[in-house]
This record gives sequence, structure tokens and C-alpha cells, in this order.
Amino acid sequence: MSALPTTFSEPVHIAVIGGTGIESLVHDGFVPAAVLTPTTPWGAPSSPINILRTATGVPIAFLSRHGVHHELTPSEVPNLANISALRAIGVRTVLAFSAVGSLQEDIRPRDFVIPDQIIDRTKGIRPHTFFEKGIVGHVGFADPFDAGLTAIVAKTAEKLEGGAKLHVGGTVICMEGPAFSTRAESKMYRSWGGSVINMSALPESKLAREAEMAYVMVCMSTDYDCWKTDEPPVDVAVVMGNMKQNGENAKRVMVAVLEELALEQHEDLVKGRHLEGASKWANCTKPEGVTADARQRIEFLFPGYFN
Ligand SMILES: CSC[C@H]1O[C@H](OP(=O)(O)O)[C@H](O)[C@@H]1O
Ligand SMILES: Nc1ncnc2[nH]cnc12
Repeated sequence: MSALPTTFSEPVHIAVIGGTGIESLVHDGFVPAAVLTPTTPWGAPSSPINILRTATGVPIAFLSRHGVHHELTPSEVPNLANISALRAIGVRTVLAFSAVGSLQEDIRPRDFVIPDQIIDRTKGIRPHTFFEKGIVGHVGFADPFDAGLTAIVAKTAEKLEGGAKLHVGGTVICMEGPAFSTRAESKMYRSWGGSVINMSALPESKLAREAEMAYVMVCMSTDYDCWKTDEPPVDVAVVMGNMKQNGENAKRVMVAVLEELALEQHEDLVKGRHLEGASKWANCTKPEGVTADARQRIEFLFPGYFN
């Protein structure tokens, strides 16, 4: 087999970030086109960025959140490098996948959830913003997931027959990990109205917003966490087992959504036109106050914005 190119000259507008159980898209009907190993001002991404073509020839980028061999804990994922590297190759739309615990009886293991809200239970130990250390910006995050993209993903996934049950809307609790929650915590999250729980929604989705990308997270329920007294508490074997069973459904959703996004009518959304300039206007630092170091970093992300 010939080695793949390490550069790719076309812009790539859509990225898939795979989580637990979705560490690769090779051999899934996608045609490999290139493997990129970029560096960014925030270091190297979690994994090489695989550029693949869909059946209709659209190039997409694939990144494995926890590394090729799932060697990065949720707290160690280099989210700033991941998001900035994707933006630098043209990505403006991110379809993220995540294995989650269910906090609600009616969200059964192997159901899919497309949340519309997040509650942050990370512990402040993850680097979480591009706007710091010499440049200050405050982006809006009231609705953390892109509404237009969510509608497309929901409509497309709903149309798939014989797949997993889909719940549209809900709140994902993002905890620090890597250990799972206590029963008291799990019950507290339920009392807060949490629908599902993971360790990955933040800061990934927040950085995507700062980078002016449309972002949606397809959550695949793998367990009932530990709030349910008639079930054993979650462990890795249960998560992996359900992800293995559900991998096919996840790939079907992914392929159908990518086909839909390739339609001309979605071009503006896919290119993130509705988000263009948002981070420029979120900036609070006067040009003369932006340090040379910050200018260099932010230039990688937003060429020409802060000159
Ligand atoms: C392996 S169980 C906990 C682990 O699973 C989820 O990963 P991902 O969101 O990348 O699918 C969860 O967020 C935890 O990182
Ligand atoms: N119960 C759980 N808590 C946190 N992250 C998870 N990922 C899958 N199941 C989970």
C-alpha cells in the first residue's frame, strides 16, 4: 500500500471528532486522501488528522479525541491544538461523537441523544480558551450547540430506519473524570435536570465556538451511570460493550449526516458563514495592548483579524 500524502491542498470544511469506540474511520466506506500531522501554537493535536473522502467525494477531517490508541484521559486531551489545527485547514463544522452515561430512565443504553445544553462540572484544570495571556475575548455560549446544524443532524438521524432511538434536546453534564461519579453526584445531576453525562463536551464545544465553528455532539448512551439502584454502577466493560454494539448505528448517522451536509443548500452553514467575525467582536483588548506573543498565537487561528 502506498503511503498517503502528508499535505492536502483543498480546504476541508467538515470535521468528525471521534470519541470512545470511534477511534478510526478507515475501512468504513471512506477513501483515505491524506494524513496530516500539524503543529499549532498550542502543541500537537490528539492524533494525526486523517483526510478522507465520503462516497460523494467530499473531503472531511477525522480526529481521534483520546489519541489513536485511547491513551489520553479526558483531562489530557489537547483541545486547543485540536480545534486550532482543524480551523487552520478550513474546518467550520464539527460533528463530535461521545459515549455518555444516561441520567434519565427513558434514555436507555444504546439510545442516541443530541443535547442542546451543557452544565460544566470540569475542575478548571483543562486549558479552555484561546482568549487569554495577552488577549481577552468573551464569546456568547448561551446555546452551546449550533441550532442549524443540530436541526440537520436530528432530521437526518430521525429518517434512518432501524437505528437507535433518538432524543433531540437535553442537557449534558460534563464532569472531570477520569473516575466515574459517586451515587450522590449522579443523583444531584438528575436533580439539576441532567439528561446525560460525559467527560468530553468541555472545553471542546466552547473552543469550537471561540473558533467560529458550528458544533454538534452526537451522544451515544452506554450506561445508567450509578444513580439506578436496580443496576450495577457503570464500568468500562459496559461502556465498551455498548459502544461496540452501537458502532454501526453511529457510523450510519455519520454517513447520512455527511451526505446531507454535502448538499448545496447547506453550504453557508457548513462554511460557518453565520459565525464569521463573532470572535473578532468578542475581543476586549485594545490593539496596542495585545502582546506580541498573543498576536502570534491568535494570528494562527484568525489570520488578519487582530492586525
Ligand atoms: C470510556 S468511559 C468514559 C469516557 O467515555 C467518554 O468518552 P468520549 O466522550 O470521548 O466518547 C467520556 O466522555 C469519557 O471520556
Ligand atoms: N457514566 C458515565 N459518566 C461519564 N462519562 C461517561 N461516558 C460513558 N458513560 C459515562
